[in-house]
Order: sequence, then structure tokens, then C-alpha cells
Amino acid sequence: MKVFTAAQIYKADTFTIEKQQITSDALMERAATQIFNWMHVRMQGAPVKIHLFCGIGNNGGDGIALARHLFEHGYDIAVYVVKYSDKRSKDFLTNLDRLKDRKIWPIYMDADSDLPEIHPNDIIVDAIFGIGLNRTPDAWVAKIIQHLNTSKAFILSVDIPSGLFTDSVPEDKEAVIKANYVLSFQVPKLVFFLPETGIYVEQWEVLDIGLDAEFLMNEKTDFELISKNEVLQFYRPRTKYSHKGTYGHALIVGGSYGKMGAVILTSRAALKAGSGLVTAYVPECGYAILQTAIPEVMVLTNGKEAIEAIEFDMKPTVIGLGIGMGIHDKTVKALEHFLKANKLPLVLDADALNILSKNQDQMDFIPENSILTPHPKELERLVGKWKDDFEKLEKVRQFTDKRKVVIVVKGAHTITFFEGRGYINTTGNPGMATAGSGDALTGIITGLIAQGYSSLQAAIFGVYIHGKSGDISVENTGYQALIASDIIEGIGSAFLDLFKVPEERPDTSEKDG
Ligand SMILES: NC(=O)C1=CN([C@@H]2O[C@H](COP(=O)(O)OP(=O)(O)OC[C@H]3O[C@@H](n4cnc5c(N)ncnc54)[C@H](OP(=O)(O)O)[C@@H]3O)[C@@H](O)[C@H]2O)[C@@H](O)CC1
Ligand SMILES: Nc1ncnc2c1ncn2[C@@H]1O[C@H](COP(=O)(O)OP(=O)(O)O)[C@@H](O)[C@H]1O
Ligand SMILES: [K+]
Repeated sequence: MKVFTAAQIYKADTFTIEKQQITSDALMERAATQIFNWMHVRMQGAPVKIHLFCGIGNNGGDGIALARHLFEHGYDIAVYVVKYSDKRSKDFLTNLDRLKDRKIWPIYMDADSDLPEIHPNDIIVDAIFGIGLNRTPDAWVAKIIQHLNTSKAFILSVDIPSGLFTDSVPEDKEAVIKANYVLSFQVPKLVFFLPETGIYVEQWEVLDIGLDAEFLMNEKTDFELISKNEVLQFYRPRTKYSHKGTYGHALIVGGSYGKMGAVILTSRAALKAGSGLVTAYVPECGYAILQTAIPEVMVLTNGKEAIEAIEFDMKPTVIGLGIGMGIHDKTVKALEHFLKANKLPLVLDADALNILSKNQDQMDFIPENSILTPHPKELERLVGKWKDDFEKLEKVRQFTDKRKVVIVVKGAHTITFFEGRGYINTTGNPGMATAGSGDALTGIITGLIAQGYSSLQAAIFGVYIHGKSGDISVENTGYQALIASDIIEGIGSAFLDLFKVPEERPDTSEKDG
């Protein structure tokens, strides 16, 4: 699913209105009806107080139109108009008149108004600001927002939590609604997936308001959301007469005294992801460990307790490099030497990234289409500090452009970058914040490249499978007890899940995990 900017959404809006020969009011009515249906299916007329806080733009208009539907179906509503400006939108006014026609009189709120009492069991509909927010809300509006946030009532945000910008991080962290649920029109917004802004969105769902399908398909976007549908498109089935040679040979280079487990995890994950053959390249102290831990993996050694040279007379398809490798002087030299001679695609992780960050001149030797998989600290060493999530994304984009590599920015929503585009993952859970889970990811991605997936496909697919495996495994372990080995064990189930038909649900829209 594509992730549009606010400008693109407005464009889609205009395009749709022209092509479908409808009014903007009709589009607002669709939006409000969709939200009403969503609520009505769940509430079934329950006598719960619903407080609708509406702005004076189109987001507010959605809220006012929703209030009318709720009223007509007998819900107990209170409507507030937060008058942060005199520039009320046309469709807001139309819907306000319709509400007044039904003898519903909103409570107008300005800087001097008292804050209404809200019971923890009430429901709040947040329609104060939508994607039109372009400056920090005034202090008195921020006060209302804080009042709603501290009310303990369930907050349902229309389109986007009020106070959240679509393209920057809010300056006043207190002036943003913390939404329990966001019903977003047609497309999710990028800010739902970034660490600094995603915290305002507990759950989200997209509601289809019938924006023109052709426009949505043809418009190019900087970001795409990756779910099962997207990864299924490049899944490579196995063929009857294939053999292990068909599925490549992954070489996993890493390990040092006390960190051999990382290589076990990566090698095992590469096998489980389907690599035909896997060889681990480790210092001698790892030989017995590897051979005992994974009988399916072959082992080459160099150096005693740390790698001193990376040389081999086998022909790997791909090399995963850096896990648990350490930054011993001899290892640093070995990496430099190897990079200068190497032509194979690389998956670079952990200490390989740390070494390269300190020796930026060696970056020139990273082959194009290699994959770098930094966690946030490694990323900072690689691209430098950033002031906020948006600057981080821009720095990564520039780095991938300059180096022609894929960067996998790991996190709650891992984003894979390549050729100026970001692919946002939707699987995974906080149980995966555990030692070695990144090593497992490196193995999965390396194992996929071995089988012939392109670098970009392997990164996107690998991140998806890794997260999905974590989601399946956590069902048995709970968050705390999930460990990297569980993620590796779950890889098979994650592949099987690709072909499971989803159960029928009354509502059809996509949900966040
Ligand atoms: N596009 C679609 O497909 C559909 C969209 N729909 C809905 O429209 C929503 C977008 O509506 P919108 O453009 O009217 O903007 P909205 O967020 O209501 O803000 C209103 C105005 O407030 C102003 N303003 C900004 N910041 C401010 C501040 N801090 N303090 C005070 N004022 C501030 C600013 O105007 P300005 O003062 O800058 O001229 C802004 O224009 C969208 O989220 C969705 O809910 C659906 O109805 C149908 C289909
Ligand atoms: N809160 C979270 N939600 C989803 N995935 C997470 C979360 N925290 C971490 N992960 C995933 O777990 C992995 C952690 O990688 P990393 O920090 O390199 O671990 P390690 O160095 O221990 O192997 C990444 O793939 C990351 O996306
Ligand atoms: K809103």
C-alpha cells in the first residue's frame, strides 16, 4: 500500500471530485458515513456518551457530519466546535447548518471556555485538526488536547491525531492527541510509522472513501507499506527438479571469542530461510561450537580468537558479514583487504558496519546493491547524528543514493531504503527487542539472496518474514520470553502463513498489527 504525502492526498481529492463529477461535500459525506459505519458496527447503539471535538476545517466538517449520523441513530452525543480560526471551510459550514437543522447546538470553545467534563467510560471523537495542520496549535487549543489525553476516555481520531503534522515532528509534544484508534482516509500517513510520531497512534485502520483508483495506482510515492500482498508478488516457488545448488551458497563471516552465538543464529537463519548451502567463516575458537550447534552448516576458520584474514577457495553466492566479529586491529585490516578484492554482493551488519563507520574511505569498496542492516546506534555511526526522524530518513536516502546500496533501518517499523524509496514493514513486535534478533535478520536476508532474490526483494521480504515469525512465535512465548532462537524456529511458519487465506471479517480495511 502506498503512503501518500498530504499534498498528494489533496491532489487525489481534487482529481476524484473532477473525475467522478461529485462535490467535495459528497466526499466528506462518504468519509463521515464510513466512520459512522465503523462505529455503529462496534457500538450497536450502546448508550455511551460520545463527545465530538471538531475544528473548523474539513477535518472538523467530517466530525460534524459524523455527529449528524450518530444523532440520527439515537446515540448520546455532545458536539464541541474548537474555534481556533475564523476561516471556516465551506463544507464544515454546510454540515454545521445540517446539524442545526436537526436542532443540535454545538458548544463553541475558545481561549476562555471551560473544559467539559469527560468520564473515563465516554468516547471522544477527535476531529480538531486533520492533514491541514501547518503550525503548532495555540496554547489554549493545546490545553484542550491535554484535557482529552488525560480524560482516560477512548479517543478515536478522524484521519490523523490532531496536532500531528504529516511531514514533521511536533514541537510541542503536549499539543498532540494520543489516539487509541485512528481511522485514516484511504491511505495511512508516514508519521504513523516513525518512532517519534508513531507514539501518538496506538492502532490505525484505513477507510476506503473511494478516491480514484487509477490516480492511486499511478501516483509515485516515496514510501510504501509492506504487507503480505506486497511480498507475495515476488515470492519464488521451488521447482520439482531443483537441487541444493539451485538455492545458492551463503557464506557467513563473523564471530570472535565470546560472540560465537551470533554466527550460529545467522547461519541457522540463512538455512531456515532456504539457502541451499551455508558455510560459516569463524576464528578457530568457534570451530567445535559451530560444528556441534548446527550439523547442516560447514565451517571454515581463520585466526585464533578473532578473524585475521578473509580468504577462501569456495564460491559463495552471497556473503553475510560482521556478526559478532569484533573490531580487533587484525580483523579491521582483514576486512579492508577483503573489501578491496571482493566483487560479491554483501550483507553487512554489526561490527562490519562499526568498522566501516570509522573508516569511511573503505565505503568506496562496498559493492553496489549490497545491504546494510544497522540498528539505530549503528546507523548513527554510519550517517551521523540527526535532529529528528525526518532528518534521519533524509540522511539514509542520501546515503543509499550515493553508495547505491540498500539500507535496512531497523526498528519497530523497519524501513528498507533503496533508490530513493522507503519500504515500511508492518510485521514484528516489542518481544523482538532481544539479543540476537538482528543476527537472525541478517541470516534470513543472506539466505534469500543466496536463492536468487534481488537485494531489494531480499531485504523487504526478509524483514517481513523476520517480523512475521516474531509475531507467530510470540503467541507461544509472550513478549518477555521471546528470544532470537524462537524467531528462527518460526521462519517456517512465517513462510506457511504467506499462503493462508485471511478469515472473513465484517470490516474489510487493513489493520495495524
Ligand atoms: N483529502 C481528502 O481526501 C479528504 C479529506 N477530508 C478531511 O479533510 C481534512 C483536511 O482538511 P483541511 O485541509 O480543511 O485541514 P484541517 O486539518 O481541517 O485544518 C483546517 C485549517 O486550519 C488551519 N490551521 C492549520 N494549523 C493550524 C493551527 N495550528 N492553528 C489554527 N489553524 C490552523 C489551516 O488553515 P490556514 O489558517 O493555514 O489557512 C487549515 O487549512 C482531512 O484530514 C480529512 O479529515 C475529508 O473530508 C474528505 C476527503
Ligand atoms: N519494538 C520492536 N518492534 C518490532 N521489531 C523490533 C522491535 N525492537 C526490535 N525489533 C527488531 O529486532 C531486531 C533487533 O536488531 P538488533 O538491534 O540488531 O539486535 P541484535 O544486535 O541483538 O541482533 C531488528 O530487526 C528490529 O527491527
Ligand atoms: K483529527
